[in-house]
Amino acid sequence: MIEAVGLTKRYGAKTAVYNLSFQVRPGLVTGFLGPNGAGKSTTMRMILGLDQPSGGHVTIGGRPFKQLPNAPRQVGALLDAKAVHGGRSARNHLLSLAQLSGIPARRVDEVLGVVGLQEVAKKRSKGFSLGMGQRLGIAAALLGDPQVLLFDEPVNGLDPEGILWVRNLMKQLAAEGRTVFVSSHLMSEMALTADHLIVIGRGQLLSDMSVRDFISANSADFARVRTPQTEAEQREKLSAALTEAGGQVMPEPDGALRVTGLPLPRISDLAHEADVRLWELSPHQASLEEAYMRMTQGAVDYRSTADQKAGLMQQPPMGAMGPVPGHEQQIPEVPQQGFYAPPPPQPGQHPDAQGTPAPPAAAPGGPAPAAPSSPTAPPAGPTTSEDAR
Ligand SMILES: Nc1ncnc2c1ncn2[C@@H]1O[C@H](COP(=O)(O)OP(=O)(O)OP(=O)(O)O)[C@@H](O)[C@H]1O
Repeated sequence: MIEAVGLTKRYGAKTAVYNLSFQVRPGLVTGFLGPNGAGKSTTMRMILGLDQPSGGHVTIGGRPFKQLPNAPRQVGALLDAKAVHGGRSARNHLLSLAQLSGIPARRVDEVLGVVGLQEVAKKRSKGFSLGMGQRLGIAAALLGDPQVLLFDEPVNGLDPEGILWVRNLMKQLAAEGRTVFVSSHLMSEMALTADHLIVIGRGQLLSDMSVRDFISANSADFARVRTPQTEAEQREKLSAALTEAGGQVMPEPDGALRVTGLPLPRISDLAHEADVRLWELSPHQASLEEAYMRMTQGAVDYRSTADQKAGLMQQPPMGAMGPVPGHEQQIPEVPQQGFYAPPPPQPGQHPDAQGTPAPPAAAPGGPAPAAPSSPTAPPAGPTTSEDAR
């Protein structure tokens, strides 16, 4: 198990990770999500002892990475697929890693087969495509058959078949009882791959829950309601009536209203009672990607000016929420400008209940045992020190 407690990393005035606490349990694929610059790579580097936390700590099997006996043989990682000596062949690259950790050469050929690079094993890696480089990085992570695996954006550059392969590989590794922690900025991919999701934005925890809970909390139905565009007061009148009846009303960029918490016939009746004409009343379902974008909207560092025109920046709804309760501390260097739109209430659930981290499940502690029959691998991430970044 990987456990972070109050993990914080500052680079001068920049707070990359702030007071992050979470657990990554064995036997599951845990997706680590966040927009660009959210702090995913920094967190992974701290887990692997490549960056020193400014505060808090992170352990693997109860110990910091650097204090693990045979650490490189218990934990495998893909952090940066480009961190390879381009002049070496794929096989020689893996052989040199294997030799450093006392891993037999036959394991190199095994992992080359697992990642599908056996045909190009003798080719120099500098001629590799992005996808081939990713496969080589994954091979390096798997080299020692480690119990704990970290993958930073493993599907980068892979074609659809490669993405499916990675998805199945992650699931298989978790099914074997390993701890699999995989970062991505794609919710759609993680929803298919992961069992559990940890979402961060601007270095802070936004959500920590199972994929199932995330789906049931976020892919709820909503209604789109449109009143005549020329009559703004009709829209206001309807919005007030719907809110008073317990609905949550959010204006959409094109002038429609997104309504949750009220069934369509009730919306129709309320509009009739308020003497408001409707031009549209249609049922919709929010996608997970949308829910994720709403959740991380205020934590996006880089955004195209076209996003605003395309309606990708929504107005904050009433009752907007911040980070997960208990994690809402202010970071002086990184002001929180964002909001976190709550999904519509579920039957029998208080609307504020979502976004609350799932209670920690009972999970086995103790150091992750190395696989009995196979040697374990060193992390295959970048070896640069934090000073070099
Ligand atoms: N060595 C460094 N010095 C200064 N700032 C840094 C350093 N490393 C990371 N940062 C900053 O910390 C923040 C988090 O970066 P990090 O790479 O961890 O994010 P990320 O979630 O992995 O992003 P991406 O998805 O783009 O890879 C960013 O604002 C980044 O610019």
